[in-house]
Amino acid sequence: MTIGKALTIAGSDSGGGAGIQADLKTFQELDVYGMSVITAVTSQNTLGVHGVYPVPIEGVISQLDAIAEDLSPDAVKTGMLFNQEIIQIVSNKVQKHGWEKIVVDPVMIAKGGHPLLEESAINALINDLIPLSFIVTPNIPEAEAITGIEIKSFDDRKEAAKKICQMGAKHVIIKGGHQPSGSEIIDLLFDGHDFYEFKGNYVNTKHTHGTGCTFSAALTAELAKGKDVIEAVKTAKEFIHLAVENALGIGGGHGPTNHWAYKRNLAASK
Ligand SMILES: Nc1ncnc2c1ncn2[C@@H]1O[C@H](COP(=O)(O)OP(=O)(O)O)[C@@H](O)[C@H]1O
Ligand SMILES: Cc1ncc(COP(=O)(O)OP(=O)(O)O)c(N)n1
Repeated sequence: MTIGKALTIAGSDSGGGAGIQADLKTFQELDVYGMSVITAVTSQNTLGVHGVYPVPIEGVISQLDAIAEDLSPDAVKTGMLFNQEIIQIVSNKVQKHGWEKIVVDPVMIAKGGHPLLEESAINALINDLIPLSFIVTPNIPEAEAITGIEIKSFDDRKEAAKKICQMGAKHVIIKGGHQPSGSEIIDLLFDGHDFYEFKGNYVNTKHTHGTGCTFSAALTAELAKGKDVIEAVKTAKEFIHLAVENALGIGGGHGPTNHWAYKRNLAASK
């Protein structure tokens, strides 16, 4: 049996709803073998981020090299990279090891407002990492920070998507969670030529901690299995929709999504 292998390069969320933990849970549920390079440890729960502790750069390099030596990933996602030095090392290693299918989730700020990327690192993200990406998955504030375009309308989103592809990304999907369109959330994919809309009902809940991580991890898992980008986005959208709709109600703040829901739903429909 051949099994897809997916690597996440991201921060640890002690609360288990976002970051490395969300990614590995998602990989497991989508039947790919999950691996991780931890860039920073966060003390975090559903109420917010209490502390950020970056891993020393030698530790990041050593994890990347250990994976490369023995376990070539079929797809790689980046999440919280925290600073310019880590972004540059990750970009160098991605090139050196010839890793393709790079999903860049440009994590910048946690839901509660805590920064997860130093402001001085945004240029490194744009100049070093985005040009290597197969797909970039910003939410609306991240797309604004990357492009300098204020996004108020769908046309603004399209303009921002074009600009991110001009930076070298093969695809970009600007997620719509921060700007529901009536009763729907539309995620907008651009492949450099055409736009595609992925629609889902807006779920009225405060339990959305880790939605971005979970969505991009699902996308990475599907790419690791060899799915094309449209199929991969479709599955990722379905996965996150069910995870939000069936949220666990854990914790006193923004609770985690339900990483079991997609597979349980699939099993129930058979
Ligand atoms: N309340 C919600 N109901 C349904 N889907 C949601 C909801 N919030 C976010 N999503 C989905 O979760 C994913 C992440 O969305 P978004 O909130 O835009 O990004 P982030 O979590 O990175 O801030 C997207 O696919 C979006 O459609
Ligand atoms: C360690 C870590 N990485 C990323 C995030 C941000 O996750 P995201 O999926 O964008 O969700 P919210 O912050 O909006 O819940 C994080 N919080 N921690």
